[in-house]
Amino acid sequence: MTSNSRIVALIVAAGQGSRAGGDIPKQYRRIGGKAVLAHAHDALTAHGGVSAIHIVLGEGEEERAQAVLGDRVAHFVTGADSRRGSVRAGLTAIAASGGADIVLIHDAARPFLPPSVIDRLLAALADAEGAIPALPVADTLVRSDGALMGDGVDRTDLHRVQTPQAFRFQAILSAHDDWDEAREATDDAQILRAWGHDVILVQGDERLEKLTYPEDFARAEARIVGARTTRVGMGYDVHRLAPNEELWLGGVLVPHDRGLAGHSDADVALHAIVDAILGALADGDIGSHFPPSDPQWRGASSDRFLAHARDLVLKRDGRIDHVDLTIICEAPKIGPHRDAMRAKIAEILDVPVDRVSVKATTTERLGFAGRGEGIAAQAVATLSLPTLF
Ligand SMILES: Nc1ccn([C@@H]2O[C@H](COP(=O)(O)OP(=O)(O)OP(=O)(O)O)[C@@H](O)[C@H]2O)c(=O)n1
Ligand SMILES: C[C@](O)(CO)[C@H](O)COP(=O)(O)O
Repeated sequence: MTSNSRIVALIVAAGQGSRAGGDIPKQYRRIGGKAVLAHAHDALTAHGGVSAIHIVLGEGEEERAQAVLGDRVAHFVTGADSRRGSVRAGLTAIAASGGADIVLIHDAARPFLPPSVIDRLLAALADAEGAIPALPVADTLVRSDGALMGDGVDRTDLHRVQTPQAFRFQAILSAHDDWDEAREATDDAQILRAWGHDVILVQGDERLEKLTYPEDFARAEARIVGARTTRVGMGYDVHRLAPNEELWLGGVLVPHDRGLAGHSDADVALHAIVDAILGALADGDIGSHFPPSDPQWRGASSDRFLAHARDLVLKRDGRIDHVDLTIICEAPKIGPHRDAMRAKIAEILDVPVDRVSVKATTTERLGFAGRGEGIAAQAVATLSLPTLF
C-alpha cells in the first residue's frame, strides 16, 4: 500500500436480518438515534484514507437507504440472495466505476468500527493480498449432540473473524469471479485464500461484534448511550473598534457610535464561541476553518461560522450542553441586548436558550478595552461526545 493508494469501502447491506427479528432489516434499525447502516458509513468515512463508499442494498431499497443516510454520500448497488453474491455485485460495480487499489469489505451489521482496526488492516496489506480482523476464541468449544454435549473442540489456533476485510482490489475481484457458484463461502477471505493467496490475521476488536440476534441490539444501545464523555473548550477573541463600522455582537446589531473592524463582520462574541466549540472538538481554530486570506469570508456574517461549528459537533454525534460567553468592553452596555444575544446564539446552535449564558464586564477603564480601543470576548463551551473510539 502507498499513500496514493485508492481505497474504496464496500458495505454489504442487502441481507434480511431474519435472525435479528424486528419489523425492518437490522441495517435500518436505529442505535443511539442513528441507523446501523449510517454508523457503518460514518466509521469508514471517519478514516481519512477511504475515498469512496459503495453500499450493496436489497432490490428497491435505495430510497429507504438514502432516508437513513441523510446527506452521507454513497454509490448504491443491488445485491443478491447470498452475502457472497452481494459482495460480488459490489466489486463488479466498483470495477465499472474506475476500480480501486484496495477494497475494504464491511458488513453493515457491524456498526462500531474503530479506525485503529482499519490502520492495522492497511498496514498488513504491505505483505499480503488480504488481511482480516480476528479475535482468538476464549470459551471452551463443544459440539452438540441434540440437547446433549458432544465432543470438545480444541480451541488452539481458533479465531472469530470480523469485518472489514481488506484486499488488493484486483486479487479479490478475480477470486470472486473465479469462484464456483455452486459453493458458498461465509466470508471473502476464504474466497481469496482458495484462489491461492495468503491472508494475514490482524487483531480485531470486541466493539466490532456483528448484530445478529435480537439481544445484540440492546447491548449495542447500552454501549452507545452509556459511552459519552464531557469535553470543555475555551475561546478568546479581540477586534478593534473603528468608525464607520456596524457593531455586531452575539449575532445582534447593537447601536453604537463605532463598530468592530475585521475581515468578516468581526462579531467577536460569536468568534469566541466558535473557538470554544472547536477547542472542545480539538479541531483547530476559526482561522484554520475560515482563513482570513480567503476573500469569500470578507464581510461574512459570523452566524455561518457558528453554524459550521455546530454541524461539526452534530457530525460527531455530539451535543452542545452549555455555552458561557463573557463580553469585555467599557461601552456599549450589554445588558439591554443580553436576551436578544442569548436567543440568537441558541437559535444558531439549535439548543434551548437556557443552555446559553451571556455575561459582560468592564476592565475598570484599564487596558485596550478600558480605553475603548477594542472589544474582547471569551467563551467556554461544554460538549457531550460519544467516547466509543
Ligand atoms: N444476501 C445478502 C446477505 C447478507 N448481506 C449482508 O451481509 C452482512 C452480514 O450478514 P448477516 O449478519 O448474516 O446478515 P443477514 O443475512 O441480514 O442476517 P440473517 O442471516 O439473520 O438473515 C449484513 O450486513 C447483511 O446485510 C448481504 O449484503 N446480502
Ligand atoms: C463475513 C462475516 O461477518 C465474518 O464473520 C460473517 O461470516 C457474515 O455473517 P454470516 O452470518 O456468515 O452471513
